[in-house]
Amino acid sequence: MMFKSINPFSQEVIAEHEVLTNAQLNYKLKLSESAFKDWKTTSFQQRADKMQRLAVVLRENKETLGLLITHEMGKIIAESIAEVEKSAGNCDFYAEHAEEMLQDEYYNTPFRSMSVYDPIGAVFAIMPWNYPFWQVLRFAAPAIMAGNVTLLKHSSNVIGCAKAIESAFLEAGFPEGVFQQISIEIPQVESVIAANIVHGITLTGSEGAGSSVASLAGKHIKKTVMELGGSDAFIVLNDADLEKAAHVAAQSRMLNAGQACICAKRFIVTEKVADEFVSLFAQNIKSLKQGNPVQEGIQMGPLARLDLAKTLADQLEKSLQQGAKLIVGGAVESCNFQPTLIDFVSVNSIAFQEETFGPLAAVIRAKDENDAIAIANNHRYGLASAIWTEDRERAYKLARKIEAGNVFVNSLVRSDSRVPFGGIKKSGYGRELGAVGIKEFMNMKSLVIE
Ligand SMILES: O=CCCC(=O)O
Repeated sequence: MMFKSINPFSQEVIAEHEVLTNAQLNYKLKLSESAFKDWKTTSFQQRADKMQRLAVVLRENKETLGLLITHEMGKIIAESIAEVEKSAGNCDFYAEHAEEMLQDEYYNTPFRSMSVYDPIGAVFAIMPWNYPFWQVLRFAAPAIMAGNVTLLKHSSNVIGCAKAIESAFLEAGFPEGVFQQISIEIPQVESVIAANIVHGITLTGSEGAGSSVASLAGKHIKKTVMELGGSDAFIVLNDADLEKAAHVAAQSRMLNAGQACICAKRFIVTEKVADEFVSLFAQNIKSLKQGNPVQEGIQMGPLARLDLAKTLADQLEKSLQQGAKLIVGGAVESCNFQPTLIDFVSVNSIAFQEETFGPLAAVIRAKDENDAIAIANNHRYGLASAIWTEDRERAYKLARKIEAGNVFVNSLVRSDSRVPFGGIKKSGYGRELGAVGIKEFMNMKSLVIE
């Protein structure tokens, strides 16, 4: 059995990758076990030296690695290179800060009592194709700095990226087994979850995948962090800077060809400013240059797979049948989905109810700010949201009412190594990044000394 890497722009098969046999997988699990025995005893300084070297390796190879990302999943080359740079920055950040994040914490008791943070073993990550470097380094850099070892099951269309990341770890001097990519099929996932060395599972992916993996992890009593789907609200109030909001709205919906969990998907605009906002938003969307993602100047590439384009086209068609009005775009050819804007989307329509994973922006008109918040919260997902208003105090109060793991005011929603990231409701649980993220897969040991 082979996994195929298919260039989404040309539809050419660019590589084939063998799936591990069960015997090969067992060998890798054993390697994890032996690597952990040594790795957990290394000092923060020893780990940091290698992690900083990894950052250098990534930066030195950012053009080649960027091209690999673009060839495997279709992201425009500038975004691919930026992704490699962001991943390198994450390595530097945890190299510098892991030790202070994992300091002992003391309690006010008559005896000496504290929490200490011990590594737990292997963290098993199941990662998606949309940010094939960032999402991997986002979990791996903190986990490895904390003394854990890691196993990666990457999405089957980006195995080239998974292999390149593993090679970068080895080139940076990490011992074999500290970071391993395992090309496995879904039926093999349970044996990894069940393995004694595996004590934590982190998944970024769909709600369905999260539910299946969390069930298996529950069966084997293993902790999970789940970063699942989103249908982020982008709320525009009467006093917003409409020009800026419309510019960032287009960026937030169309970056990575609309294929990010934290892309804004539902644009909830108060009636008074809706016509003006839609007209500015439409201008921004129309100006985007779509084409071959390796060419300079192109601002949006294809979707990563044909089935994704088909699903999005169905969602668009049904939403139009349900009363939405097409303002811009709508054409689909192979994996190329034209940046599209629809208006007058109702809360019962597909574009509102389902996650739309591609360049389809849906505008929903709200009566006033309370209605806008109610519409934003009227959803199964709760990953992130943005609010646009010039009144920062009001924004703070409204942000506290939003049901989401992340809220940004007057800005693009983005992840950042320093700030915890994750969702609520069906968008998942647990946090990645920041001091909270690094502690998710640690044994927080209470230590009492009389
Ligand atoms: O797809 C979701 C992740 C995007 C990000 O972490 O910036």
